[in-house]
Amino acid sequence: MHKASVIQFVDYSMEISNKTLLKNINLEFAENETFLVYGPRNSGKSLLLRSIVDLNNELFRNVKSSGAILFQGENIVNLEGQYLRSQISYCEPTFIDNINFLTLSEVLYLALGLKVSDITKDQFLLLEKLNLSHIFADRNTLKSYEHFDEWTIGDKISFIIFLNIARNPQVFIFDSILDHLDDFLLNNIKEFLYETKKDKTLIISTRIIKLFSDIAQKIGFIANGEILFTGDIQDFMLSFPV
Ligand SMILES: Nc1ncnc2c1ncn2[C@@H]1O[C@H](COP(=O)(O)OP(=O)(O)OP(=O)(O)O)[C@@H](O)[C@H]1O
Repeated sequence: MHKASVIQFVDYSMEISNKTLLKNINLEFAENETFLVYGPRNSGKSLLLRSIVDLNNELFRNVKSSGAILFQGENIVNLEGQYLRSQISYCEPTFIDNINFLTLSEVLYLALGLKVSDITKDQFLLLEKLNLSHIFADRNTLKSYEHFDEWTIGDKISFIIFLNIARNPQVFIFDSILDHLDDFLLNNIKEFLYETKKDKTLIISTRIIKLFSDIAQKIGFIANGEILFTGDIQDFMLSFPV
C-alpha cells in the first residue's frame, strides 16, 4: 500500500554565498514511516533537514534556493513559520549545549508554555518512559536540577525528546542527536519512538547506519549535497554494503 506523502522535495537546490550545497534533491517522507538520512560528515544532512523548517535562511546570510519543499502538498514558503514548526519538530546536537544558557523552568515555559508545577499526569508518564522520573519525581529533586549543567548528556537528550513529543507534531526530525547516546539509552529511546510514532513521520539523520537499521524502513543516502540512493533500507544494504 502506498503511504501518504507528508514532506516532498521537488528538484530542490540550495546555495550559500554562491556555493551550491544541496543539488537537485528529490525526496519523499511518508506518514507512519521511519526514514534514515544517512551520510558522512559534511555531506549536507543538516542543511537538508533544516531546510524543511526553513531554518537555513534564519541562520545564514546569502541563502538561495530553487525547486520546492512541500508539507502536506503546500509549498513551505507559503506557510506561516510558527505553524510549520508546530507541525514539524527539528532538533540537533547544538541544542544539548544551548539549553545550558537557560534554566529548566525557562525551557519548559518557552517550549511548552508550562510551569514545572503544571506538568500533567500524561506528561509525567512520558518523562517516566524516558527515564527522567529521578529528576521530576518531587519538588526537592527538581530544584537541584534547575540548572542544566547538573544534567548528564543522556538526560538532556531524553528531555529534548520529551519537549518535542509533548508538542505533538506531525513530523519529528532528529538530526544526528541520537548518535550521542550510549547503547542502553539508545535502545530504550528507539523502543519508545517506535511505539510513539503511529501515524507520525520520524526522520533520523546519522553517520552510523547500524544504530538505526533495525527501526528504519526507508533511507536516503547523501554525499556532497546529492542524494545518491533513496528507497528501502534492505535494498540499500545490499547495494551499498557498509
Ligand atoms: N553557512 C554555511 N556557509 C557555507 N558552507 C556551509 C554552511 N553551512 C554548512 N556548510 C557546508 O555545507 C556542507 C554540509 O554541511 P552540513 O552541516 O549539512 O553537513 P552534515 O552532513 O550535517 O555534517 P555532520 O555529520 O558533520 O553534522 C559542509 O561542507 C559545510 O561546511
